[in-house]
Amino acid sequence: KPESYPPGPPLMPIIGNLFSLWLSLKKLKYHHSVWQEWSKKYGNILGLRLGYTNVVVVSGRDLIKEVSSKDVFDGRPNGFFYLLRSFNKKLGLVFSDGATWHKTRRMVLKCLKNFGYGSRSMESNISEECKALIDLRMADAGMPVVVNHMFDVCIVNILWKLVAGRRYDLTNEQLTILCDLITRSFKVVDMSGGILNFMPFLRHVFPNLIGYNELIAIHDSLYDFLRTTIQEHQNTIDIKKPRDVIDMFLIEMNSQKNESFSTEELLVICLDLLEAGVETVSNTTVFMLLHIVRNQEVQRKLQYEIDTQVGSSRRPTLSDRSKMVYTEAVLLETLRISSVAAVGIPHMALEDARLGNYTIPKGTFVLLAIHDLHNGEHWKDSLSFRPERFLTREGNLIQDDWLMPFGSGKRRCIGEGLARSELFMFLTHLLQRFNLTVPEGDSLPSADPIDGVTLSAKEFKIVFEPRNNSFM
Ligand code: HEM
Repeated sequence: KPESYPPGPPLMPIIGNLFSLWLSLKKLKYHHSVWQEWSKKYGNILGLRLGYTNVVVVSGRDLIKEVSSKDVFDGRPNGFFYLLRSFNKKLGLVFSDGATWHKTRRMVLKCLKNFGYGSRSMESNISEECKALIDLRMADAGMPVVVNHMFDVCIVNILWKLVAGRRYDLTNEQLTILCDLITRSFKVVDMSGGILNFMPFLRHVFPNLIGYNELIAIHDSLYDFLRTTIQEHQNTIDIKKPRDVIDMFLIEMNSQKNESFSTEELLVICLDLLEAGVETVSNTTVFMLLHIVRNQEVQRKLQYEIDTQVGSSRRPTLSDRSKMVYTEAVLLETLRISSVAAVGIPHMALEDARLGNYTIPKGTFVLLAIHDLHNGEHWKDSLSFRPERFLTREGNLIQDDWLMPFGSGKRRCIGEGLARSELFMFLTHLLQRFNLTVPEGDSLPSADPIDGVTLSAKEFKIVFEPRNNSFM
C-alpha cells in the first residue's frame, strides 16, 4: 500500500523547508549539493515543501528514468518564476505542458529540420563559426584571454541562422549585451525558481533582494530584441519562400488554422530556444577547456588524435567524429563531471501519481538529481577527470546509461545533436591550431561551479599559443 508523501526534513509552518534550505545552502553552496545531502538522509525520493509548493527530488538512474518515461510527470511547474518570463501564461516549449507543449514541440522540430537541423547545412554553420573563432584567437594569440563567454556569440549565431536567418560578428556589441543578459538571468535563481517561486508575494517587499526587478528588466530587454527581429521578418516575408523558423511560424499564424500560434507564443518560443540553447552549450564548452588546461596529458592525447585523424592541412569535420573516440570520451567526461543542467528542467505531476512507494500529489514539482547521478557512487574516482572511463581496453566507446545529461523520455532535450556537434567542432578546431595553457603566474582554474539555472565556471584565463603546424 503506497505511503503518502515522501519523507524529508522537518517542516516549519508556512515556509516548510525554506529555512533549512537557506541554512544548508550557506554550508554547501549549491542547491544540488543540498538535495544530495538530504537525499542521502531521507531517501531517493525526497519530499520537500518549499513555501506552499510540494517539491520532490528524485535520485538514481532507475527513478529518473521512471519519472522521465511516465506521461503523468510530463508537466512543467506552474510556479511564479516560470510564468514571469512568458507573460504570466504557460506558453512556449520549455515551460509549457499538455496540448500547448505537444503542438509547439512538433512545430519547432518540423521548422528546425526544414532549415537543415541535423544535416550538412548545419555543419557548415558550425564550421563557419569555428573559423571566425579561430581568427579571433589568432588575433590575440599569446595573450591571456578570459574564456568564460568566448563561445556565446558563436553559439547564438549557429542557432539564429536557423531561427532568424542571420549571424552577427563575434564582437557585435548588441549580441554581447544580449548574451550577458541571458547569463545574468541564469544566475538570479536556481532551476527550482528560488524564493520568487515559493513566496512570490515577497516581490512587493524586497523586489531587488529576491531578483524580481532584475528578471523583469532582463526579460523586457530580451523581448525588445525578439520583437524587433520578428517585426523585421514581418516586413520582409515572402510567404512562398520562408527563410527561417520565424518565417515558417508567421506563415502558419497567417493560415488561421485552429491550432495556430499567437505572436506572444512565437516570442516565448524564440526566448526558449535562446535560453535553452546558449548557456548550456557555452558553459559546457568552457568547462571542457577548464578540464583540459588542468590536465595537460588529456590535451596531448587530444592533439595526437587530431593530428593523426585530421592532420593539419584541412579543418575537422563532423564526419571525423566516428574515428575520434578519445575526443568523444573527453566530451562525455565533461558532460558527466560538470553537469551544467544539475537538476534538469523541473517536471510536474499532472495528476496524483504513484512513484516507488509514495503518492506524489498533482502539482508537485519534480527535480531530477542529474549532477548527483553523474558524480555519485556508480562512478569510480568520480572527482577525477578521466576520459578513459568511457573507453574499453580495445579503445571502443562505452555507452553508460548512468550518463543522461540531456534527460530522457518525451521531454528530452531537442538540442542534443546540435550540442554534441558544437562541442566536438569547437574542441577539435581549437586544439588543432593552439596549445592551451593558463597564463604564467595564474593558478589552475577551479572546477567548482557557480550556482544558477545552469552551473557555470568561475572566471579564468587561457593563453592560446599557436601550434607549430603548417596549416593551410
Ligand atoms: C550541453 C548542452 C545541453 C544540455 C546539457 C541540455 C540539457 C537539457 C535537459 C537536461 C533538458 C530537460 C529534459 C527533461 O525535461 O527531462 C533539456 C531540455 C531542452 N533543451 Fe537542452 N540541453 C543542451 C543544449 C540544448 C540546445 C543546443 C538546445 C537548442 C536547440 C536545447 C533546447 C532544449 C529545449 C527546447 C528543451 C525543452 C524540451 C521540452 O521541454 O520538451 N538544449 N535540455
